[in-house]
Parts: sequence; C-alpha cells; structure tokens
Amino acid sequence: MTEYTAGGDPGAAKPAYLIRGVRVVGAAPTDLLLAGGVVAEVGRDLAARGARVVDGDGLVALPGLVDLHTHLREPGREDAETVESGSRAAALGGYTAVCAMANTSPVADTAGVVEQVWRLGREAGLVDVQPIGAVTVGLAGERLAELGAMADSAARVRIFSDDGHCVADPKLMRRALEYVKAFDGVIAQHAEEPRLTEGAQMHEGEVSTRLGLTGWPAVAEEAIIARDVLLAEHVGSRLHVCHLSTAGSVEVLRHAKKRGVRVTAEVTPHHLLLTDERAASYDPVFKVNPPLRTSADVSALREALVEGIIDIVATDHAPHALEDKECEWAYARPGMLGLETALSVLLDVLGERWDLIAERMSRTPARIAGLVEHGRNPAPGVPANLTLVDPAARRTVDPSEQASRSRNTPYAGLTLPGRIVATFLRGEPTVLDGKAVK
Ligand SMILES: NC(=O)N[C@@H](CC(=O)O)C(=O)O
Repeated sequence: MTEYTAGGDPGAAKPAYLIRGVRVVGAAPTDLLLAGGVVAEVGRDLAARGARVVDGDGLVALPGLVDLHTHLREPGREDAETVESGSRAAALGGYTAVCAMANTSPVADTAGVVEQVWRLGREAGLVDVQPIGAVTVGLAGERLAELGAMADSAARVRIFSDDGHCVADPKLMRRALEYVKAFDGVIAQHAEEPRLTEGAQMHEGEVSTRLGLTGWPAVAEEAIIARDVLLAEHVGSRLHVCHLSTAGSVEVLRHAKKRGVRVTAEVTPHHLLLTDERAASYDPVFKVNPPLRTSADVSALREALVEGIIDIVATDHAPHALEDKECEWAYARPGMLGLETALSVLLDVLGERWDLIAERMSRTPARIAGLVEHGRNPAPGVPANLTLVDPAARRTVDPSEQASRSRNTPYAGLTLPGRIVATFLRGEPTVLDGKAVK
C-alpha cells in the first residue's frame, strides 16, 4: 500500500497529516487527510498509511483565517513587530494569510518595498503575506503612488490603502478608484475627515465631555464613507471601508449596498467588544483609531456583521513599542494587537456560529483580496489551509504570552472562549498543540 507524504522529491518529502474525527463546518465529524499541500481525502475511518495523526475529537476545522488589515511594521519599526513575528502571531491566531498595511518606513509605495515585504513573508513561511500598496506617495495624500508597478510586481498588489491616513482629496480618491479598475483592484479607505478630527483623542460624546478629552466625532467617518460610496458608484470601481466603527456608517453602507455600489466593509474585534467607557481608565492601551465608540454603536456593528451589511472582520493588528504606549494618553500612539485574540473575541460576540465565522473571517476576506488558495472549506483537491479550534477551551489573555513583539493587547486579564489547536498552511503545520512549530 502506498504511503502518504506531502509529495515532491521523495528524499525531501514532507509528512502527510491525518486529522481524525474533526467537525468540519456544517457537517458531521470526519477525517481529513492532508497530503501534497492539499486536502487529499475526506471521509470516515481513513487509513493513516504513514501520515502523522492529529486527534480532532471535539475540535472544529475552519478554513484558515484571512486578515485584510494587519500592521507588520517591517521595514522600519522592527522593534514593534517584524514580518516574521507578526506572521507567527497570525498563525497562532488561526490565520493562514494576512494583508500587510503600507504605513511602514519607508512606506510601501513602490514595487521595491512591496516586493521586500512579500519576500520576507515567504521566507518566514508561517502565513501568506500579501502586501497592500499605498495609494499616495509617502501616504502624504498629494500624488498617486506607482499603483500599476506595484500591481505588476512579484507581490501582485490588488489592495491599496493609505491606512492611518485618509485619502481626503476627493479628486485624488476618484483617480485612484479609476486607476485600479484596470486590474480589478480595490481602494481600502481609512475613513476620517481630517478637518473634523484635529487634536482628537477619543470618541466625541458624553465620556469625552466628562474626561475633558478632544473628541473624534462619528460624522468624520460617516462623511467620508458617504462621499466615497458616491465616488465608487460614479466610477464603477471597488471600494473597501477599513475599520467601520459607527451606527451611522452602517446606515450609509446599507444605502450604498441597496443601490448596488461595489463596496465592502470591515469591522475590528475591538469595535465589536469594547466601548469608549474604557478611556476613563486613561490607559493608552485603549487608544485606537478610529476610537472605541458607544454601546449603541457596538450593537449596531454586531447586527450589521450578522446581517452582512458589514462583510468581514479584520484585526487592524497595530503593534506598538512600549515607549509609544506606556506614556500619557495624549502622547500614546493609537492601535491595539489583534491577531492572537480575534477568533476568541468573535466566539464571545457571536457564539458558536461557525459558518458565519468562516464566512466573515475567511471566505469573504479571501474573496475580496483575490487570495484564491484561501477561504475554502476542506474538500478533496482544495489547498490545505485550515485551522483547528477547540471551542470548549477558555483562556485568560496574558500580554507576556503573545508571540507579537509588542504587548499592547486591550484584553489583558480577560477570559475568552476558544483556543487555536493547530494551523496548517498548504498542508504543513505552522501551529500544533497550540504552539508555533517554528
Ligand atoms: N489603527 C490604529 O489605531 N493605528 C494604526 C494606524 C491608524 O489607523 O491610525 C497603526 O498603524 O498603528
């Protein structure tokens, strides 16, 4: 009887894996044989034939998670994160692909920088790292970056974003939307009208008034989304809205989708769980852009995610070095870690709605990013990118246990459901028994 291996040169053959008795979304427990980089067989009581056996009893198999919004900080701030440390954090969080934001130093606004990030991702080999290119040179909002050269590069960039900054100039935004149509690209907008958020420290509302901190009004986000869906409709191009955070934004999006505008949107785990009341602690770990909003916003975001008005969950994983976070609120950088806790937060927020979780955290983000190897339910012949979750486990978040180089998780001390037991990238484990393999 032939022995299963991962294929290729027999001398260098990688072991095959047999996952026994795992629950695949929407189906009864089954065995999954991973060999040759793909799911080779699905069925009951498969013979191991040399494959390494993983006990899937009580576990759920999801298509590997896909994050459309990750800050990896390399090049430039390797003290906060590297492509490798961020990739490891992602794998431990159940991800098999992440899209790396362009606000590095130098900015990822040329073919050279996006290729560098892409190559570093391949070398780390823990998740597929798909670089996002900047929309404007140096994120300065003045001139379009080399979108075509980045699209034609080895990194094959399809998503462009000035995230951290809004493409505020409507003429430039229109041009960018027009330009990317040629290769079915998408502009991912950080929706923040800068004139309305000058000096802003937190959400503008009752809590900011009480604390005496300058507010970031909801309308600063909603006004840009309203403008951009109209521009996207006019041009017939694809718009993606980053980290949507207000109830009003949901209504604008609902209207745009009803009109058939080609718009998609993401929400972060933290905007689904935390509110602006956290700012009362003056702990800068809760400072983020866009800011934490009210409980009414949180409810609206949850409903919109279930309904599909919001298409996906994206982490906005934003690692920051200690000196950028352990300081006075006003001086702290905005941003929170997200990769290693996202699935647990979603289980807490949605409960065990596995098909919905697979849709919002894997299948749809893969489709938006054009990552055809990802976001597919395990079936014979499908690339073996998947993650195994133990839904019965609970864990208390400890910042010192994060694989990220940074410690700025807003969930420290919080007990959350679910644990990632294993992650497979093209049939090879990046995480086994809850630990990174390399
Ligand atoms: N989301 C954040 O709070 N921070 C982001 C950039 C940004 O959107 O400001 C970062 O890069 O740190």
